Amino acid sequence: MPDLVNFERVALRYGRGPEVLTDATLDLPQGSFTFLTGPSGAGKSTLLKLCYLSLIPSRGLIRMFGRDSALLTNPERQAIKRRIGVVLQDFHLIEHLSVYENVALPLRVSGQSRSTYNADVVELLQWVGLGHRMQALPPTLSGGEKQRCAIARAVIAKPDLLIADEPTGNVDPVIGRRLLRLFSEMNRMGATVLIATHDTHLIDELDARVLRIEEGRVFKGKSQ
Ligand SMILES: Nc1ncnc2c1ncn2[C@@H]1O[C@H](COP(=O)(O)OP(=O)(O)OP(=O)(O)O)[C@@H](O)[C@H]1O
Repeated sequence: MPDLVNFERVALRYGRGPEVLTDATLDLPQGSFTFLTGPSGAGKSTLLKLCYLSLIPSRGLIRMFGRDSALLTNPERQAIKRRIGVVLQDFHLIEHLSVYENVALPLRVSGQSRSTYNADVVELLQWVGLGHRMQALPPTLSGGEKQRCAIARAVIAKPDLLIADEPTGNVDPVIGRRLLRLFSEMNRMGATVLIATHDTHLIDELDARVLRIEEGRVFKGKSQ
């Protein structure tokens, strides 16, 4: 399978700070499921941000969907971003929209009408255990409920690439396994999945690739 994401010797520094990534090489074959681990502060979130085109590398080459990311025009960049579902640590929910509206947003933005997506949104919200919170506003949700809402929003439009940063950090192990099943199901349907996590139990649940970041580089496996 061709790589959906490919990093060649990528470096990233924030402002004038030290290089967080110094020489990161990464490949995400189409249809793969990869966990990304590594110590706190190693650069996992930073690498994910590069993968969803929220940061530009200081050095090196990033290919996304077969294209050199540095050569993308703005519309091309936006088109690629629409193919990526992202779950962030701080959720980024829109506070004045209900849970239902937050999850439906990617479909609404892509021009679909409520009558075409309503059943899918309701089914997914029930599946992630938010069926009773559909009309709630994000500030009234618990951390775990916000996380499940963010995950539902990331997967509703069936993205080609699904990127999640500590997606089970705020939920109990039972819900965590359920969410992992959702990611597996997305992967089975063709999505390429990249999940950053500290949670070794989560990693042990699946027979998936494991990469780790250490000293600015990406290595195979959980530890040396
Ligand atoms: N916006 C920023 N500006 C400056 N430095 C940053 C910024 N974001 C992250 N860093 C620094 O980059 C390094 C890597 O951070 P990053 O969040 O990528 O690590 P991480 O592996 O995801 O950590 P954690 O597991 O704790 O979430 C840290 O030293 C952090 O302080």
